[in-house]
Amino acid sequence: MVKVLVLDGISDQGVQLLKDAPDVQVDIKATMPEDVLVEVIAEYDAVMVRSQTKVNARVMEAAKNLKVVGRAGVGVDNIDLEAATKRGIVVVNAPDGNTIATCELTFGHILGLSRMIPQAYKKTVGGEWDRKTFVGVELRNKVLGIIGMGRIGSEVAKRAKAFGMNVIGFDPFMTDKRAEEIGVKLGTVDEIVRNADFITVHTPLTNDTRNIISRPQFEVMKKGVRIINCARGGIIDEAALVEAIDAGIVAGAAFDVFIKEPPEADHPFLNHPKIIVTPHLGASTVEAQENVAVDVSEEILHILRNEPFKNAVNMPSVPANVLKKLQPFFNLGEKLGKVAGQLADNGLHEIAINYAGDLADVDVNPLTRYIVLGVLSNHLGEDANVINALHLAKARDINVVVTKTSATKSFTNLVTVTLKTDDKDSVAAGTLLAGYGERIVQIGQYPVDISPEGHVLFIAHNDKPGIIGKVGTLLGDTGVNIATMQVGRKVVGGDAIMLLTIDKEADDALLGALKNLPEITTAKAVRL
Ligand SMILES: NC(=O)c1ccc[n+]([C@@H]2O[C@H](COP(=O)([O-])OP(=O)(O)OC[C@H]3O[C@@H](n4cnc5c(N)ncnc54)[C@H](O)[C@@H]3O)[C@@H](O)[C@H]2O)c1
Ligand SMILES: O=C(O)CC[C@@H](O)C(=O)O
Repeated sequence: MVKVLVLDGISDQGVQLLKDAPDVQVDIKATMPEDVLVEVIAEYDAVMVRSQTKVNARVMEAAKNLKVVGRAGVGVDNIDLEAATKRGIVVVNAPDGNTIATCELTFGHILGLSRMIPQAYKKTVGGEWDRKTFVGVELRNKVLGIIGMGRIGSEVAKRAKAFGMNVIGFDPFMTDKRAEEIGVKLGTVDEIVRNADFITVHTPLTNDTRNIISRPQFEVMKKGVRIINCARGGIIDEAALVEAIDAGIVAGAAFDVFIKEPPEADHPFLNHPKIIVTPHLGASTVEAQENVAVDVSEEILHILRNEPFKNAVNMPSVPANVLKKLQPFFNLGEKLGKVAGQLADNGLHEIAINYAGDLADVDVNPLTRYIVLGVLSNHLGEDANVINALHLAKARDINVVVTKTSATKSFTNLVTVTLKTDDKDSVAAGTLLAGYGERIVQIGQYPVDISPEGHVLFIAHNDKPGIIGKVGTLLGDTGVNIATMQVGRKVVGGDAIMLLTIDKEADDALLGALKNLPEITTAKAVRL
């Protein structure tokens, strides 16, 4: 039975999937102070949060059994990704579920601003019938500037077109083709701030986007421009905005998000007649909350059940078709890493991986993680997993170098793992053979053909008559049955290897006895 903690008032219906799972115990709490969370988190395998709970390094440190943090929403600024990655905890989010909700709130704010609806409401319910103050502007033929043309920005653009607006968008990843499809003219931030009547931002808060609109941008804006932020506090400089409104440059602003949430009672936005505020409600619709909770619940179940998942934030996301192609290689990759790792000397400084044939045109990052995990797991055991494998390698100054070749000598696909150590290289190569499954086809410089399972005994020796018999006798005397045996050599009488699959693990006594044979230079039990 695995335990999942659900916090922050996440939709009950959304987590039904978890509640219905026979192998899951779900504990639902509205909120939890950090000290309490730190006390109880060790019991849980997964935790699901919205934006309120901070899953910080202190929480991660106490989370001895945590495998996954699910963020029921897009932004993961309340989760310490570095701490999660170091501890091998997967962080998943729900990137699509609240796109429409946030887009619609943005449009609500655009309309609220253009007609001063909240201000008019306030006066009317206060008993004043004021029809002079609230003369607004139409959206038709106005220029909307959108900074950040991802999911939400693109949806806002589509709706703006329906209102007859002209849209200029800026996003480093937006192609001309995509911009044309949604009827957006691409421009720079400078072009947007100089030409737009309304400016809305839909980027994450990063070093590049912090204060992307600040004093220098306000100074060159059209008089009467209106500003909207339903993305993250800090993308627009709050103090500079108030100055620009008071200087008569900006006609009004609508903010759903703040640098500090909730803002202090004396925050200048809260009593400003030209600023509309909402308390981070972008994702607050019944539909969005259900969507994100369902999406994250599915991902949590996949991860806890060791099934493929797609929305990991601290691991590259892989399209389903690529995952389908790669997944059959994961086990082989990990085994190749284990074999090469166990046959390597100390002083590992590079893991070189070559993908050949079918794998050459695929994004192989997830498979690389399995291989590196296989190498590291020999020494790090359960502390290593696919999430932290690359991080653990980097922290140990081990370079991971990936190359690709389209052709293979005789296989449709081939993965070759070469571990470079202070002494000599350790090489293991494998393939996935249609109809035969996983095969290891090279150890060191020798071609072999074994299925990577069970107990493997690796012996390096001098190619002398009688050595095979001696090994067979030793194993027989200690009650170890040989399932398969392969011998490889480059030249008669030179260095050679024996690779045996055996029915039980070779113990230290047997390995010692093998090493005592004068022809044998190495005898190692390889655990797969
Ligand atoms: N108010 C809310 O409740 C609420 C709800 C959902 C999302 N959000 C926030 O909205 C933002 C956008 O969400 P999304 O789902 O559209 O994300 P997204 O990842 O689909 O889009 C973000 C876009 O920003 C672009 N971008 C990054 N840096 C940029 C830069 N320097 N200049 C211009 N563009 C840049 C990216 O290329 C990307 O296309 C996120 O910060 C998210 O947290 C807020
Ligand atoms: O959970 C929320 O309400 C915030 C959602 C939003 O900011 C997000 O990034 O998805």
